[in-house]
Amino acid sequence: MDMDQLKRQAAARALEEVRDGMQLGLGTGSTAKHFVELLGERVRAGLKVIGVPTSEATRADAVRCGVPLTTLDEIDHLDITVDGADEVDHELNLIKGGGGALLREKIVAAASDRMIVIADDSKWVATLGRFPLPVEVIPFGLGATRRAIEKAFAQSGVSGQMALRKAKDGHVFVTDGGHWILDAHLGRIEDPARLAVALSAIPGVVEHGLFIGLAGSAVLAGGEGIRVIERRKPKGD
Ligand SMILES: O=C(CO)[C@H](O)[C@H](O)COP(=O)(O)O
Repeated sequence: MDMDQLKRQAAARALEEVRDGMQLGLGTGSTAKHFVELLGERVRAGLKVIGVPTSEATRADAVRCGVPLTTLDEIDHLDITVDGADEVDHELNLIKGGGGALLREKIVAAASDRMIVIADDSKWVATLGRFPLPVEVIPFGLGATRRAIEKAFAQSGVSGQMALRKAKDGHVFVTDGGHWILDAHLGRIEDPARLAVALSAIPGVVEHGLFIGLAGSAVLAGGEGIRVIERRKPKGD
């Protein structure tokens, strides 16, 4: 089975958790796209749900698939968010933002009663950090922000190079919020919670791709089948 089929399987398993009347956060990326497509099939068959997309790309997919949409201004909470991840560790801490949607993804996940991560099992890691950590920054004052991030890395026991993300056309990648992304090649992040706190305190950092204590479960599809891993601690811990 190829990677794309595994992603679709994980999406299909998460869809089993969706009930009539639910308000859903819709993630971004190739795995989340499978979820939106499968959800669209159910909606066309009569399921009543409403979704909040985490990116303009997902908004377009949801519209194409017939999934009704709303915003976090119109509703006060989400029942479930289903989203992909770039890495998932054994405590269900995540690196996200490979697709550049980390800011809206984190806002939506935090507004949800439950976040379900869907992924092929290559994303399951013992230690976060092999995937470059995205740090979303304001373009103004980039040099100062960059130096502050380097200091935060040193204080958090990590080191590595940062690269300003470029789009396929060679221009600087601009997020849906109009910001830039520094991808930090750290290799290993031994204490992701500590690093998350340090990065969040830096003026100029809008958000970072460490999702600590947000995911409630992970659905991982691999050659041996599907594994569902539940977080032991309550949300936010
Ligand atoms: O965080 C994300 C986008 O910002 C994605 O969820 C993450 O990059 C995983 O993507 P894919 O499912 O394509 O592997």
